[in-house]
Amino acid sequence: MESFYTIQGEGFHQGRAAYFIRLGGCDVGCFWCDVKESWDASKHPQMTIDTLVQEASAFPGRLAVITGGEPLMHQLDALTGALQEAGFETNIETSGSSELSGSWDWICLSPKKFKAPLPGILPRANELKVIIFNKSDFEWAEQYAAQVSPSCKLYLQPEWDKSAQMTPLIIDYIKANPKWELSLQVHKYINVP
Ligand SMILES: C[S@@+](CC[C@H](N)C(=O)[O-])C[C@H]1O[C@@H](n2cnc3c(N)ncnc32)[C@H](O)[C@@H]1O
Ligand SMILES: Nc1nc2[nH]cc(C(=O)O)c2c(=O)[nH]1
Ligand code: SF4
Ligand SMILES: [Mg+2]
Repeated sequence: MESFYTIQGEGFHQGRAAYFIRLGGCDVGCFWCDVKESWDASKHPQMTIDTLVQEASAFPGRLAVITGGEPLMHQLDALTGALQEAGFETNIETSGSSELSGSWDWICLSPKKFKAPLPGILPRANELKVIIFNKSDFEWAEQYAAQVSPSCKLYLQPEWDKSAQMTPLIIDYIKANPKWELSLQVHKYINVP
């Protein structure tokens, strides 16, 4: 759909320069999704892996973040192999709802109620990032925290339009349950892509 060089705004790698590759297509349908224009893959141009890697290599950063849409709707072995071959760290942002493919340095799993993650990705996640839209999402987040590996980082991120209401609840929750950390969509505060 698009690619851009920016600062990773969320999660463990927040603050790092990163080249984002946003792949078209999503079959999950979160009603609060902040990139609904990504859902229909046919509305976006196809690009070759060579071109994507070449464009990414024009910038000095060597962190690539594959997102979407739901990137795992695509078979990602060739793209991630080519990126790693060119010296990139490969990170993914995914709901985990389609089969895992690709060679990853870091997997950020953000599970969704609308299409659950497949079980295979849970032990592979380096980071679990749960979006908090309402109070019941804390209990739901714990169900996933119980299924990831002991070393998996745990983040709670407010849904953007509910952040005024949810961020104070998230802060209280993290103070009481310090295994969790806060993830904010910093790029939206600093107005970068
Ligand atoms: C747009 S999604 C694309 C990748 C993948 N489909 C997924 O959901 O993980 C990228 C990240 O943004 C988060 N996100 C999407 N809409 C959001 C919103 N309105 N507020 C907060 N986070 C949001 C997702 O949970 C995910 O962690
Ligand atoms: N700066 C920036 N950081 C991000 N982290 C995850 C994003 C995504 O949409 O996957 C994202 C994004 O869209 N922009
Ligand atoms: S899974 Fe990701 S891209 Fe798909 S609707 Fe949900 S937030 Fe948007
Ligand atoms: Mg985003």
